[in-house]
Amino acid sequence: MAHEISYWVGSGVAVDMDGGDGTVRLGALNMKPDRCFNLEHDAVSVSSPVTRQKAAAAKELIENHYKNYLQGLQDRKERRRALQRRAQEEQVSSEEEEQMLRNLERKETEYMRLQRHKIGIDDFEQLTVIGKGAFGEVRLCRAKNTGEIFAMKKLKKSEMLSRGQVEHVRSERNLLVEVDSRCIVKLFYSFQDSVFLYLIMEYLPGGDIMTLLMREDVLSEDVARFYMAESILAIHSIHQHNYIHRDIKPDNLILDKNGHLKLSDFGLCKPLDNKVSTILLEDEEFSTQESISDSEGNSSCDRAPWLMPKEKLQEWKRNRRALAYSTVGTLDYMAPEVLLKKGYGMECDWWSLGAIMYEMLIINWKTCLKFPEEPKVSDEAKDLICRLLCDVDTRLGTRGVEELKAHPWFRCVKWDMLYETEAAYKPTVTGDLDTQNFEKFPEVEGPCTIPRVGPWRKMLTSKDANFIGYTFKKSDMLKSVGASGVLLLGCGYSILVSISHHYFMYYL
Ligand SMILES: Nc1ncnc2c1ncn2[C@@H]1O[C@H](COP(=O)(O)OP(=O)(O)OP(=O)(O)O)[C@@H](O)[C@H]1O
Repeated sequence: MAHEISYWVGSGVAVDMDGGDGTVRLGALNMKPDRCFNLEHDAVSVSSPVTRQKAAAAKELIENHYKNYLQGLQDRKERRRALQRRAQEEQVSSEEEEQMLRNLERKETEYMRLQRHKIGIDDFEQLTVIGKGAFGEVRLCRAKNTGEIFAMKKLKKSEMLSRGQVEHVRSERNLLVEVDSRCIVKLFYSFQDSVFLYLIMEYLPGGDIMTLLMREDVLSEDVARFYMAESILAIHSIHQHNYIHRDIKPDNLILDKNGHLKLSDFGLCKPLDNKVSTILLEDEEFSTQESISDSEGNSSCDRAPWLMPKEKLQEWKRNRRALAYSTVGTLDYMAPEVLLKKGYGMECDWWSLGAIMYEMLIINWKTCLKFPEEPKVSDEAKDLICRLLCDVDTRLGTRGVEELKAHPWFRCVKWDMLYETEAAYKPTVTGDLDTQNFEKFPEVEGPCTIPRVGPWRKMLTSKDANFIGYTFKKSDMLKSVGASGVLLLGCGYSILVSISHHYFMYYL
């Protein structure tokens, strides 16, 4: 087969870009240093935009490969040293120490073998649908080998391609890999077959804030304050990594079993260049999120909830779940500067939070953004809503998250301890497979699976050039092994290397 381009990079790695199916392969070569050349530079000078894109993906792949490889070596050494330290502390004999080190080596080798296992859809049993979005669905799923429960987000590649969403897919995957925060939904794996892209995430059984608002109508100020505060920490954690979320809405705020909030759905998030703090909206951005028209031809832009008459508002509430997974999505929480295609920055996420706070406390009584007699809302809460739903220049948060944290409405919030304190609302969760906090979604097609054997299999499991570099496997738990001291000396000096099941589906 003709190869479109091949690169050799340092450290004896070859990148082979195949013009036929677009795959990028890496291979170790025995090479002389003088044959190496700069991947990025040469890609730019010799190739088409498609090849440049592939070269960038290949570069990322190589860099990640080596970063992980070196980190793995270092972690391995650290675990060996930790074991030796423990052996000395316990004053075991040198034969016993030798035996322990041999056991550790054996487990390390086994671990590396499992690490190399390529995760795919066949490793999971697909269960109840718990959510739908514009481009796919979210399902509960069970890892076949460990029985662990995850949430699987499945996106149809053809839809992503035809609606120009490839960049958004990449952003979501990159952010989830990059930002490791307790306020952000955890990603364990991402992979693809020829039909779908998959994200395997932690399952948050407490349901999303949209469902909570649909059930409760309004929240007490204490509960609203708690979730506003956790949302601020969550949004700030992605801003710190120079990402803007741009799609903060109640359906993207999900609760864990203890009622703590995590931010999800990063399909519209945008990395901000360090040097640029403002994005000028290009025409094609949000092209799939054109405003939706109602029966009277009013679009969702000019019918945002706080501008609707009361009856319309009730209808909006009833239809909002369907709107959430329609192809146009909802623009109700988007800041005006984003909708008006002016330049915008991170502060657009704070506007969305203002809209959510307003909804949490008031919306079912509202006809416009005035504060009614009932329900009673403190002056400080009203002040905060007004300071979020306002022009960029005067919006709280425009000059940093501390402005928000310092607002008097949050006076009693202990910011540093928030995720350690008991949540203001605790969802009822009866077990790992409990989905009572999600709406019921009818099974339309049933989980799509790939035949185990036969000519289709290869085709259906192949990757394609548009989604190069999508695969991810969370394996940083070994770092935590050294760091948190879970490398233990068990009874009789046998070695127990315990890996938190929260991080990886395979155990040593
Ligand atoms: N990790 C999770 N645990 C539990 N529920 C989840 C999880 N991820 C998503 N959900 C549920 O699935 C719904 C849809 O998820 P998500 O918003 O990520 O999908 P999407 O296809 O990107 O949607 P959108 O059209 O809003 O962009 C969420 O509102 C939530 O109810």
